[in-house]
Amino acid sequence: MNATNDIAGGAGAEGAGGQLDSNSSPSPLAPGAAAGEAQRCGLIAIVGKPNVGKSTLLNALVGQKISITSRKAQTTRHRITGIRTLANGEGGGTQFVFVDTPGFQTRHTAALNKSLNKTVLGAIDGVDLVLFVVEAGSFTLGDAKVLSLLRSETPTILVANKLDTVHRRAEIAPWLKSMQERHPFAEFVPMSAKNPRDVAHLLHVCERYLPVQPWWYSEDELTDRSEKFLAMEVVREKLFRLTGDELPYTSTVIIEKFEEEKSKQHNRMVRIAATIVVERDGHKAMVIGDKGERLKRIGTEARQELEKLMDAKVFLELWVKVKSGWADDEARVRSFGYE
Ligand SMILES: Nc1nc2c(ncn2[C@@H]2O[C@H](COP(=O)(O)OP(=O)(O)OP(=O)(O)O)[C@@H](O)[C@H]2O)c(=O)[nH]1
Repeated sequence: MNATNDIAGGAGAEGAGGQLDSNSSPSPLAPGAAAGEAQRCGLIAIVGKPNVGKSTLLNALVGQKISITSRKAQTTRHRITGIRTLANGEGGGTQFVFVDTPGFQTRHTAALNKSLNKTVLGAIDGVDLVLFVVEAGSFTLGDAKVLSLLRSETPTILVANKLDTVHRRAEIAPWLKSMQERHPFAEFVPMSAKNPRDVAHLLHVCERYLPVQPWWYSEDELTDRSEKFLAMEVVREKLFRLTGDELPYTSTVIIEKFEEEKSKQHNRMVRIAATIVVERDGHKAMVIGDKGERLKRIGTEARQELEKLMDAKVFLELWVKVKSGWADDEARVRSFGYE
């Protein structure tokens, strides 16, 4: 891509908006698709050392609470943190699917987790685009460590964030040049995650790297169905997070009950019963943990996250069953979420 041009453009201008060459190599439309109806959709990972502004950027890029309605396409390795759909009103437009990168993004908890591979490399593998975030004008050992994990085959945009804090703009040009030597970045975007115009511009830049393909998620609001799905994913995420690598991925979570109830105390109240299905007694013991401690933690963490995501009081009841069936009737362990 036009790295040199972008550097020159980015460094000379005051803000970040509109500095890049927006005509650089857009991917072709699908055969037969009219321009207006064409849909683009793809995965974007935001990586960077702590405190460079990844969460701020993600929130600004997503621009709203995470909204997911269904999952037509599986992204088994990836854990989705947010989705932004920019529809063009003619049935086309772009859907940006942001994925979590464990280890780099510690503060922002994910809504969905289908992650089978919890390593950073696994998270980055298979994405269409990586946003490597640094503080504009700075490159430390921490940045270098993260950068060393990135592959040159995946298009990577250098996001030079917090540009608003750089007083000597003239120093940005040589700095960007030095960054160009460190990695074959596709483009350079000096910006501030706190400036909506810059964020809109970054989305526009990202758009071109996402393949032409139908959206994976519908663009509308959360539905009951999606919340049920969300519940399953959240319990599953906690289950695998808290059992480590010991538990086989054949273990599943089934939502047995998902009911909204009227409540005088709470705006919304949702009662959920979920069953964790494992293959062996040994796995069941692993999930339950010593005196039920682990299962209790899975339940508490899942409930807390669901309450945040659904903006509701959640009562979550968790069961563990062994698939073989014979142990089912003794499988009720305890319920969670009651105070
Ligand atoms: N001035 C300025 N501050 C910013 C900008 N973007 C983020 N910040 C601030 O930088 C700090 C860190 O931002 P976060 O979004 O939490 O950074 P992070 O990379 O997600 O950090 P970790 O969760 O620790 O990995 C916060 O105080 C933000 O308000 C920016 O563009 N300009």
